[in-house]
Amino acid sequence: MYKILTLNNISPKGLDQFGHEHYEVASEMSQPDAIMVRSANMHDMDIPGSLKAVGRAGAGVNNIPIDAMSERGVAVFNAPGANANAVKEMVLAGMLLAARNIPQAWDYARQLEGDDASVHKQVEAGKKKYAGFELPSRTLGVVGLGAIGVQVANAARLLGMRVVGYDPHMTVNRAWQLNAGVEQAVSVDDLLNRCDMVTFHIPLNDHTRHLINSDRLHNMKRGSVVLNFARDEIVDEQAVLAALASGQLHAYVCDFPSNGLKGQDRVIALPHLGASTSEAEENCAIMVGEQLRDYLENGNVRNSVNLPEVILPRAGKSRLAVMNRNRPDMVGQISHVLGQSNINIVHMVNESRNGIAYNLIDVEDEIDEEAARGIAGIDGVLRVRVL
Ligand SMILES: NC(=O)c1ccc[n+]([C@@H]2O[C@H](COP(=O)([O-])OP(=O)(O)OC[C@H]3O[C@@H](n4cnc5c(N)ncnc54)[C@H](O)[C@@H]3O)[C@@H](O)[C@H]2O)c1
Ligand SMILES: O=C(O)CC[C@@H](O)C(=O)O
Repeated sequence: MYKILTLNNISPKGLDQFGHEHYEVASEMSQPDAIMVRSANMHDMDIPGSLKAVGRAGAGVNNIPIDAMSERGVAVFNAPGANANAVKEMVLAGMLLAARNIPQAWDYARQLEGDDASVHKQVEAGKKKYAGFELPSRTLGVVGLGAIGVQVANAARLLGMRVVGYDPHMTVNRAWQLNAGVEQAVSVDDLLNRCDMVTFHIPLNDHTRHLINSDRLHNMKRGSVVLNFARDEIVDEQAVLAALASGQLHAYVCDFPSNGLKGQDRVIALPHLGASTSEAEENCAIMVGEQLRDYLENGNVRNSVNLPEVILPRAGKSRLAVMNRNRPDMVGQISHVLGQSNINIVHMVNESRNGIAYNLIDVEDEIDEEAARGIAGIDGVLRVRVL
């Protein structure tokens, strides 16, 4: 029986695949084998010794202590691309809200008083304050051309915008998906110089924290729009507020409300709604649920953020899944222990990523406890599972 702890609301469509015969799923339990999480902060959480895997039903993993998980032999998975369309739609909405001053205009219209004749008069008198601009007359900068960034860039091209993109680590697959009309910037500064609206689709980490700061805001065209549906700390909030006050920025559209942003006229702050559609929630939960099941039951690794991709069809009577530090002679020591227990290897694979190696070893016989204990005792081995 595997135990799955859920830390946030996870779509039932994703949880349904954990059949009652082999799985217990609950929002409170001790000794879980796996955790399913959305945005809950796991940095201060005690990591139970029983934990083997964490599934992030979404894209960003900055709420999970990845290095600490690796040290404890815990695999971390996410759901790349599963909520990308939902975020793209929200970015398009944000661009239109800002370009046409819709929130302010809507507020104005809602507050009109008097009879209809008077309301109509106020409408015609007041509307000039809310005149906006059209998207095809502007250039959109897209920082980060991953699952979301590519979709946003392509959609903006279809809306007639000029689009400039920047991503120093863009994958070949994403490059294949990108509209050929998207122009390439050589740096964030190059991109900011060239655009009227900029949108960020990058992970939050030590390289991207406060990527938008006061110097960069000054280098943008006057009256620009910043959209941030990535993470709050990508943007230096104080710098944005100052740029709004000076007129350097026309609007800041984001998914991360705060006290500083509250009540600001040209800030549109949504309550982290980018991925909140039934479709995206289902996609994420189903994708990460499938990955967790395959990892718990077969040791296969798909879409992990701390382990290499390892998928091996099962052969032999049982399987060993070993996670270890990526050092010389680890495979030699593991096969030596198996040899001592007279266990014959049928098939095996060893892959590594960022200092961590992962092995799937299919063997002819059952693996006895002594052999498993022997492998767990090798210096550098982080986790051994017999499957
Ligand atoms: N608001 C929401 O609800 C919501 C939903 C999904 C994702 N997100 C956020 O958006 C981020 C991106 O999601 P995704 O699915 O597109 O991820 P992704 O991994 O597919 O794409 C991220 C891209 O950013 C690029 N990148 C990394 N550092 C960069 C840098 N310094 N400059 C330029 N490019 C850089 C990477 O090469 C990658 O191509 C997530 O990490 C998450 O924080 C927010
Ligand atoms: O789960 C959510 O609603 C937000 C997810 C989003 O921030 C992500 O990084 O995928």
